[in-house]
Amino acid sequence: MTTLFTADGLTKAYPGVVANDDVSFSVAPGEIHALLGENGAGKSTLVKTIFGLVKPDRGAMTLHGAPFAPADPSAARRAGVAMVFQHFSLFDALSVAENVGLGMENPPPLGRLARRITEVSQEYGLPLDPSRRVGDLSAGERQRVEIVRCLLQDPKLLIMDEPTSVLTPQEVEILFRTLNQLADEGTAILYISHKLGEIRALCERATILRRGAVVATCRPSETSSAELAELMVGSALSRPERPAETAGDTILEVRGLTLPPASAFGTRLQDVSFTVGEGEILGLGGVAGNGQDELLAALSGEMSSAADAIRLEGAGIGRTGPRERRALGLLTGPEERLGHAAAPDMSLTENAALTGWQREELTRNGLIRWGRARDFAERIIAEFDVRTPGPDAAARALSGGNLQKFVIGREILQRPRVLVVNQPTWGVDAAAAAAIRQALLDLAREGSAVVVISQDLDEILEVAGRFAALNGGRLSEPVPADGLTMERIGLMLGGAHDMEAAHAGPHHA
Ligand SMILES: Nc1ncnc2c1ncn2[C@@H]1O[C@H](COP(=O)(O)OP(=O)(O)OP(=O)(O)O)[C@@H](O)[C@H]1O
Repeated sequence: MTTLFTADGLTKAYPGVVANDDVSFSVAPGEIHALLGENGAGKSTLVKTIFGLVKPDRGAMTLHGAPFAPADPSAARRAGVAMVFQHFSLFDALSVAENVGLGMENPPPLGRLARRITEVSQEYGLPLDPSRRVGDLSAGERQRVEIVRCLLQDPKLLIMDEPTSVLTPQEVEILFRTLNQLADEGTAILYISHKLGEIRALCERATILRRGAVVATCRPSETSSAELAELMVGSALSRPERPAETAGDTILEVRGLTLPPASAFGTRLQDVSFTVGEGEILGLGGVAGNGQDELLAALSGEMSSAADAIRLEGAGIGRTGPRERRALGLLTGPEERLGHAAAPDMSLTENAALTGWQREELTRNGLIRWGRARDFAERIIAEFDVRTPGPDAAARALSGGNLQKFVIGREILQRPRVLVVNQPTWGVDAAAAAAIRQALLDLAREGSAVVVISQDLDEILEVAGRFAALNGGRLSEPVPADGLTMERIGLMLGGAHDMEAAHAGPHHA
């Protein structure tokens, strides 16, 4: 087998943790190679090393048989390595072509660049109009901007970090066709994902990391999802149990909620109505950008509405502020963990106090009781298996999935009357996702009302008793989740979000 890239003994330590421990593996030209591992296993550190963002403490890499030690991403790009990140770095107010140009080493003049974008997007089946404003694009289209930007540099090794978490099933299909085409042409792809089904369908080989070290290499198509998960965690997985659910008295009632968009590129909520009862989990599905952020802001109190549009145990709270809503027992966990749910530079103790100070009685005379706050943070870390050296670690030092466990655990441990979460297991590995879903089920079993907003339909069907779909700021009538087929859900989501719909953008639906 010819080899395009090798890593030999890569080691990188951070305070209290060895993120990459003597990692060796190789990638052949045209190979789609998966990097698998639990949250914090070291996948991002490894690909950041390859992309010149992290300097290894020890070890070496080769590309095309020559030593490869990129000083920074631009050196990596010049050598033929490109990377599509989990979070996009695009400017909403600029056009597709302008955004692509900004990320290139030597961009051609705008007109020529626009023509190249059209050519490449046609060649690889990634429909994209170079003159559109990025702010008007769906998540899938934004990702295409990033991919086309990479392709214009003619990469030999393309790194993708959880590329499908923001995509509709149809968009995933398009992406996979593109990746297979690239592989056929000889481009190697390094693919990070927690979605084992996708990895089994797409990837030829997988390197599995556990606690920073390579524990196995396998052919995913010949390995079951259960076996893969077991290799990742070192033990068998348990599936959450959904008890037969009987909704008790209504706790949260939303009636005719209409709200303007949260931002220039947001979605107007139109006449949204639903109820959630004691002990019930309501699942709200839909592609991101269809009013999820606005609904969460309306429920958290960040946006105020007509007083009676939102009722908590009978009382109209539409005009009540966020702090008072928390005191009343309505807690929310937004989607964006770094920046919105957690302050990146603050420690976990400080982040625990940020939303927990009232209900966990973490203040006295207006001052934080740091001992108690630290205990609370430690309890979250222990009960939600957050992998971190301790509560003094800064939020930004945690791997994405571990921070997600922390911010969800922080709300669940406050015993909410109503918990509303958006994308609760985004970027979380299979074992941790199962644990978070189980914790949501347990919370409902103890009598809380829970609203789970998610793009992951499997997740919703696993936890929710009833299901409704958000589309263009409108919510469908909630129906029992039992017996719902994917086809039926597709129809509820406003018909297939096929290419046409994706192209028009969900904001204009
Ligand atoms: N800048 C940093 N400072 C301190 N520790 C870090 C830093 N970056 C990563 N780590 C630690 O290194 C370990 C590996 O993290 P990494 O982000 O590579 O994991 P991952 O496999 O990509 O996880 P996930 O699936 O959650 O994204 C984790 O324990 C993490 O907390």
